Amino acid sequence: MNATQQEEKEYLEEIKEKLGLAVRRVDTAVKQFSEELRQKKQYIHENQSGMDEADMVAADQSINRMAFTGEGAVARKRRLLKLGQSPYFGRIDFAPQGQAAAAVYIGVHSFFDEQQRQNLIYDWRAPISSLFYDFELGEAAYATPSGTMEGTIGLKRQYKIRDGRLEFMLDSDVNIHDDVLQQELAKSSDDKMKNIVATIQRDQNAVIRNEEATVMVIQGVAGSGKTSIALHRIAFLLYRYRETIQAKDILIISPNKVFADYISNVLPELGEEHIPELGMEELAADLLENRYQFQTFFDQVSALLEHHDAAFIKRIRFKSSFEFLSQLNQYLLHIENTYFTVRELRVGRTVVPAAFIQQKFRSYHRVPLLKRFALVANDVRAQVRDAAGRKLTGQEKAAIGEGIPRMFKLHNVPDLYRDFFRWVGRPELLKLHPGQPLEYADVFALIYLRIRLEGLPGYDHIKHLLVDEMQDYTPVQYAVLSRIFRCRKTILGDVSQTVNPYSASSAEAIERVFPQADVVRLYRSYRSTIEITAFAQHIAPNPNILPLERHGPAPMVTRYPTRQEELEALRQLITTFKTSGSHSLGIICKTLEQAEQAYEALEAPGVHLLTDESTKFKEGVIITTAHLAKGLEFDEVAVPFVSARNYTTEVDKGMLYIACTRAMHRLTLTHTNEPTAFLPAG
Ligand SMILES: Nc1ncnc2c1ncn2[C@@H]1O[C@H](COP(=O)(O)OP(=O)(O)OP(=O)(O)O)[C@@H](O)[C@H]1O
Repeated sequence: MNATQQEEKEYLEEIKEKLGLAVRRVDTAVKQFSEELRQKKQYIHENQSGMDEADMVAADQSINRMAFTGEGAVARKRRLLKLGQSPYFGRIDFAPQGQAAAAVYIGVHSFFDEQQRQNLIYDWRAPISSLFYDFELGEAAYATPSGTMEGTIGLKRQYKIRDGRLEFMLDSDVNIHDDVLQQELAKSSDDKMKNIVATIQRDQNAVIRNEEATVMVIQGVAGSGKTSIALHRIAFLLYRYRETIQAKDILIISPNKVFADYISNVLPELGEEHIPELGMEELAADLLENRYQFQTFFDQVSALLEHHDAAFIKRIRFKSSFEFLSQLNQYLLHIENTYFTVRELRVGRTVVPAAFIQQKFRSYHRVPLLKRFALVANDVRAQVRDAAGRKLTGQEKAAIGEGIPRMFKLHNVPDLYRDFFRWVGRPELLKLHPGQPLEYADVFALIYLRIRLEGLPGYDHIKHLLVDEMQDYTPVQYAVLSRIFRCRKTILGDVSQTVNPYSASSAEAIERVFPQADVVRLYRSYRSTIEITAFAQHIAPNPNILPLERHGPAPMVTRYPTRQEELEALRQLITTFKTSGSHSLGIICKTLEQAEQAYEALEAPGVHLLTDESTKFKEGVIITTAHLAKGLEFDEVAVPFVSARNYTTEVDKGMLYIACTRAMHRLTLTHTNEPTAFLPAG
């Protein structure tokens, strides 16, 4: 051990001691609070009879205040204990212009030493910590609330401290964290997504800390860290705007419950609370007030995988286009201008001229169309009352209330939706049968019309919306999101990882709905070895992808004479995996039916089947579909049944790409008969 290492070890011990002291101080404070709380409660109990209402309210408030302070102390203790395990991961020695250099230690949380009255560890989200992510040695600068601070970085050091022990430290002079990053990526996967604070890259940091964008769209290749970055961005925003935004004010729209569970650890690991999450279908059910049965996205994709139905594809394609949204908007203008056939209205001896009704109708142009009639009717009633100089009878009032809407051609949203297809001359594109579930492609179009025609309450309490897997949502869905969530948004995904090529949205398409969006593109891929990335590239080439220099075994494609032998090989693979030291093996099939068959054949302790009904991500061996595996990752992936017969269409190809890009270290594909043409030859 050299002198520097010795010094650092001693410093670590010093910090741990201070952290221990701080924990003891919090403990004493908590004990004191509980004692005071107990005394207060006892006092109230004993003196209840002599207290008036004001005394009681005051006592209640003081108890609540004490409990709140107590909770704060408990949270602080949790943070301190966590810091005790791994107090910091980085250090920079920064000399602001004209001043001496000082060491800045950076950790998951900050630590302010009360005795020294000094910050000994800076939170990774603090302004000064951005120096660690953005600069190498030499001139550097960071933004502070009062302006830019310029200076020089004389030293940059990284640490791996686990269970309070310094495992290694490394001075970086030129490379941005490369060695540490390599070590992190070579590790076996955890059962949940983990935080990446120690190795956030410069371009990722820019996304995490962006405060200006009202809508941020992140288009990144498979494994580029989109989901990780988005979650760190949330943690950053919670820190930066802690006075105004809390975890409960943020909403994640996630593709399914397993994914939600998979990512659920990241924010608590960063000391933040759990963020509420909602699936698109749940949102739809809520917006439709559970009045309609509808097909889910998973059902739609399954139907596409099971059989080729040209008419079904045509319907999906049309409803996923930007033109569909434009035509819906044009239709709304059209009905506003032509479906209100105004006639004069006679009430008793009073005649209300058509022009009056028309003018009132126009004056409410900001009100959703179908809600205007009631307002116009009120105006007409007032007009008649003034003209006749008397109160109206109940019958007259009702006649006006019915007469005005009758001047409009259609009154309910499903009828208008059907009418829209007649208007565009494509009635065959709507399959709407009473008593049958709505097709998924119609769900958000119907919601959009409801918003525009009837108005729907927004989710105004949400201050930031996070949408993952953006490629799976269509322009109409984004139009709904933009009207329901009037807050800032982070939207991320990868157009190459679409499970439905007929409804995929690229960053460009999303930009058309949100012209104000800041679009960031990420090309560096962190998840898979170079060999796996190169293999997946053959399925869906992207010349811009930059795989990280990390090697592993070449993916294996093996043909078996029979299905029995193929399954036997998979059984063998599971046995080998169990002794390999890896944490997770994903056996990823094309359809749920195939996954169920594989599960039946391979069922064993520690082997789990994940379906669209599952809610938890499980460690060990998971058998599932590509659709459900999207967003997840595994140490090892096996893709069975990759025959030419099984993988033929564009939808199949997308599934194959998703399945292969889930692998971090090892990828195996198996088949009987001819292999699919999507795979590299030989
Ligand atoms: N800066 C980083 N340091 C360490 N690991 C990183 C970094 N960036 C990404 N990773 C790792 O790369 C893997 C992929 O990250 P993530 O799942 O966030 O990517 P993604 O772009 O959302 O992937 P996909 O779209 O393919 O699901 C994860 O294991 C993540 O921890």
